[in-house]
Amino acid sequence: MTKLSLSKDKINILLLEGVHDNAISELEHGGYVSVERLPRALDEAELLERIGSVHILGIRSRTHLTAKVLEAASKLICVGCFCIGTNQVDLKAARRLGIPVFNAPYSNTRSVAELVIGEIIMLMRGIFPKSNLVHAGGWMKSAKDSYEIRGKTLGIVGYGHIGTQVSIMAESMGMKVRYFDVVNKLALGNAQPCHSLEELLAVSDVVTLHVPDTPQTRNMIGPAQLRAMKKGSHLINAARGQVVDIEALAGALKERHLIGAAIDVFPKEPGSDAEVFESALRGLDNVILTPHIGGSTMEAQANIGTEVAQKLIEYSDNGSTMGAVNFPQVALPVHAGCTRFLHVHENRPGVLRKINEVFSGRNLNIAAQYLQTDPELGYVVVDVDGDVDENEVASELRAIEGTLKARFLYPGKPGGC
Ligand SMILES: NC(=O)c1ccc[n+]([C@@H]2O[C@H](COP(=O)([O-])OP(=O)(O)OC[C@H]3O[C@@H](n4cnc5c(N)ncnc54)[C@H](O)[C@@H]3O)[C@@H](O)[C@H]2O)c1
Ligand SMILES: O=C(O)[C@H](O)COP(=O)(O)O
Repeated sequence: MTKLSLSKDKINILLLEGVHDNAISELEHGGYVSVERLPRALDEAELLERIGSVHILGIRSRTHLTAKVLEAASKLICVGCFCIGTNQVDLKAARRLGIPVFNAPYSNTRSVAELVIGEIIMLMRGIFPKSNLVHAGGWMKSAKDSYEIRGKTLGIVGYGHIGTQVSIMAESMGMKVRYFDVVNKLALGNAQPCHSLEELLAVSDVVTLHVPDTPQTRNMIGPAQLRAMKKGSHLINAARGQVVDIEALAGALKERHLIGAAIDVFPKEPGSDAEVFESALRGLDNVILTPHIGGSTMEAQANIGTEVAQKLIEYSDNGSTMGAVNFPQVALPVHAGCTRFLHVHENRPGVLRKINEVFSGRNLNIAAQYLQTDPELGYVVVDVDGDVDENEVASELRAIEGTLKARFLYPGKPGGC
């Protein structure tokens, strides 16, 4: 095992929101023993209190990492989102501070897709209101507002990982699938693309949303879009809470323009399980409300725990940013015997030359180098052999104009690489 510049028992890892046991075992297996796990999210004040001593932070969707928190995180080297969404992190601020953010882009995809399929059937049969009535001692044996899904049209907004899984399963159960995406996507099976959201809304018996939270998707389903949906249709949202105007949806359901909805995500979600959930949708007929559990299955959480922990270890051990959502992707194999330096900088002319001058000025041989840039950021991993004064080199690297972060990762051995 490579010895890091900061010994692994001194790397403080804080995992929030009940991240799965697999993450702990993966980290322990990688030699990281200073791991604290909390079952809940921390708010901004609590984060500010704790973040100064944390090197690696793991969160899920409830923890908001603002620029203020990130700026106070003087030791933070990377963040792991143990989920798909990363909108809870100020990714630009993290980039600016040289902190890569990792996630698990498809470990819970299947769980969300299966929930949506179940909800389509429950909604179209009106099962929840009937079941509630039976629980209360009633009996409503009726076919009114109860339909098969076979032959009905499912409209999928956002044909990415989840949208395409839903597409395949819905079609195999006899539904006609239409989809709308801002990117030209390969249609799976017999699914048909729509040219606009309006076209999709007008033809769908059930509309399901699978878009990320972006300025373009905020309130993308508002009063006008709800009116454009077929009378008697259903809406499902297991994407992000800001995508649907909840007050407008409640209105459309009360007017019976829509006759059912299943909502898993909300503009304002309780910060903890003890908080009361408030929503205009509470108590409405044939509305399935779930507490943001689309991706909460044992299988998904276990897979996510392993996947994200491995990415954090790869970055901490080797400097690999493969899979980071806000960073250029760089991976270099471990070069036993070499001294490894990492340098994150603004992507402007001349920085790489200056980095190389630091090494040539000291007569150091660069044994391997990997640079990747995007329009704003450059990330370079440099392996050198020979007799290296790591701390002096690292401080010279830090002094280069445009540097966001520079550190040496692990020392070399006499004789070099
Ligand atoms: N409820 C949950 O527990 C849960 C679990 C996992 C994921 N999610 C959410 O589901 C969302 C989708 O996940 P995914 O893995 O399928 O993401 P993805 O990135 O694979 O797919 C998203 C798709 O939406 C498309 N898109 C983006 N903006 C659009 C717009 N304005 N109009 C139409 N299409 C647009 C993209 O081109 C892409 O194809 C994520 O944002 C995530 O936050 C929720
Ligand atoms: O982004 C995601 O993967 C989902 O919203 C699930 O988030 P969670 O792990 O916080 O439940």
